[in-house]
Amino acid sequence: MKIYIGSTNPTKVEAVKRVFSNDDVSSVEVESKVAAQPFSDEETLEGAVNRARECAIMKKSELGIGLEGGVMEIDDDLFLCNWGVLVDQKENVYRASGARIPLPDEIKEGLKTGRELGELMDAYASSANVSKHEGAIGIFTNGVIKREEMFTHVVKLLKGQWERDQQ
Ligand SMILES: O=P(O)(O)OP(=O)(O)OP(=O)(O)OC[C@H]1O[C@@H](n2cnc3c(O)ncnc32)[C@H](O)[C@@H]1O
Ligand SMILES: [Mg+2]
Repeated sequence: MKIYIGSTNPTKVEAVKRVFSNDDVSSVEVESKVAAQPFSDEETLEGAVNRARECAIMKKSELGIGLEGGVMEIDDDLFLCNWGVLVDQKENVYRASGARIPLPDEIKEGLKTGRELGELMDAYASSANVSKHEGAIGIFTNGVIKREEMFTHVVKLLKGQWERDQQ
């Protein structure tokens, strides 16, 4: 199958390649059409839907996949949230979310002043492109669950739901 993933972030592309290891997976930069830093489940999911739809209409595409990262509030805490969407040629839409953990106050305050998580994490970890490597989830779980593994789980949830409908 020809599959497009709407991002060139290696944590997202590798997750899709791992789960769809027998398929032809291509990465393509598409617009999420939401804020660079989504601030709710709804907005993060919308970004993933927009990316997946763009991918599903690419030439020869059989499946389009969108993965989007954001944050969401529960009471006074901000949690990492990630959503994945798979769109097939019948325009069926499958959705799944990833594991979530709370962010420390220091990161929360930075986000509230309008800064992006990617930039805040690089400063926090004194490293470059955390979002393309272990991610915030990797840093705050001491490397136990990294961003690619979290997205792999999301893509498995999408694949399983879609496969069930193909029987
Ligand atoms: O190229 P794309 O696919 O856009 O990849 P991205 O790393 O920008 O990822 P998202 O747009 O999905 O995430 C929205 C913002 O949140 C940041 N972000 C989300 N999850 C993160 C994580 O686990 N670690 C670091 N930054 C993260 C990311 O850098 C963006 O600023
Ligand atoms: Mg982005």
